[in-house]
Amino acid sequence: MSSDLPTLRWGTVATGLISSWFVQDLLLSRPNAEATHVIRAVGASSIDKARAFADKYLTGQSVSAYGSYAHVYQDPAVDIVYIGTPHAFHRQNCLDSIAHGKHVLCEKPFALNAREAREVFDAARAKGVFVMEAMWTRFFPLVRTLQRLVDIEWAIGDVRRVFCDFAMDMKLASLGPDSRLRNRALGAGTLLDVGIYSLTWGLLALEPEVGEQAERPSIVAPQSLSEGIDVATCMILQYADGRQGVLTSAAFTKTPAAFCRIEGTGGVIVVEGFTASVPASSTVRRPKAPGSAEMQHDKYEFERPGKGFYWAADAVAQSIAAGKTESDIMPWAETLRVLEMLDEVRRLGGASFPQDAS
Ligand SMILES: NC(=O)C1=CN([C@@H]2O[C@H](COP(=O)(O)OP(=O)(O)OC[C@H]3O[C@@H](n4cnc5c(N)ncnc54)[C@H](OP(=O)(O)O)[C@@H]3O)[C@@H](O)[C@H]2O)C=CC1
Ligand SMILES: O=C1OC[C@@H](O)[C@H](O)[C@H]1O
Repeated sequence: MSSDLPTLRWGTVATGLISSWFVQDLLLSRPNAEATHVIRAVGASSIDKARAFADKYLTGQSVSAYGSYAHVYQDPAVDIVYIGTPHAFHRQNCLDSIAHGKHVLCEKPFALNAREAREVFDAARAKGVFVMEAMWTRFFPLVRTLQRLVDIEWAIGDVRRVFCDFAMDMKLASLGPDSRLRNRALGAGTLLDVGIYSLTWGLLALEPEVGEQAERPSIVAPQSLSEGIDVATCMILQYADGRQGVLTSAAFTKTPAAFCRIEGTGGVIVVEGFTASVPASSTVRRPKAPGSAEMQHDKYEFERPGKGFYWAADAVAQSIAAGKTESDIMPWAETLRVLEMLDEVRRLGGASFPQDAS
């Protein structure tokens, strides 16, 4: 590992599933790392939970375990706070981190709605700290390669249609009322939990730009609601020139491995993986030569030790080392664009959160 690599000192807020995946990935020894990550603090709702997390996942780290999130924000040994709480707490956890001058990597969805996200970005702008939504899939080498193939090499011609689905059997009936997957006040519903990935794939494949430079397609969006949360959502993005994205999520079935199909005027790309958040391979199918009936199939796969959260974390470290407050790959305006679309989908489909009204 080169000593030129930037080092980030992380503090994590919450000790749930995603926090455990994230820290394990960060501490993996891996080839081609573009940053060094150390975990200096873990905060939980109780000291016992924080200690148990540190004992289980952070052996060998010089880490402080705290029975509150506030201690993580206050810890001078922490450069950046990773937020792994349910969606409904992201806004406040971000604001608290920023108020203490910490950089922030916050889990997806960045907030419950665009209004909350704007408030956080305003605070970050005023404080001059780096903030990013942890939409980790965008940082996978597989995704970066697909973007090059589609947008620069024009491997399948003009992209006209994209289909993507993220459905998983959440077994909602078996979950308690306080589960983040079931409780409306915590941000429950498939759209913000997994539909956000389907939307992300649609945007990545249909448009070369992000944020302010990107387009604003119109949206049609039916949702199936149960106990006030969406258990299935279908979003159709309609672009002025006829391009369409058909992007779906559901809580009662499982998407097959081939979760995304990108159709162009000169070929088709199929992306496979366990879920749309974790692409494992993609196959580009196109004529061997222009006009030829003979097809070529090129498969793309990348080594992925662990789960792949380190690609986003490395990019964060590189951005901070370069003095940036935003990521070029997932800038604030892209998080806002996505949340504005999710807001519109919910307006059309009927899912709402109590916080929308405040
Ligand atoms: N990028 C990805 O692939 C994934 C991202 N996520 C995102 O991460 C976030 C957390 O999801 P996940 O880890 O699955 O959730 P968990 O329920 O496993 O953990 C959430 C943690 O948040 C803390 N928390 C604080 N207040 C509450 C509350 N009122 N109810 C429940 N938990 C609370 C708890 O930590 P403590 O008691 O330690 O303080 C809890 O352990 C979500 O926003 C989700 O979208 C989730 C899974 C995968
Ligand atoms: O981001 C996510 O991806 C994987 C899912 O299991 C999880 O519920 C979701 O939050």
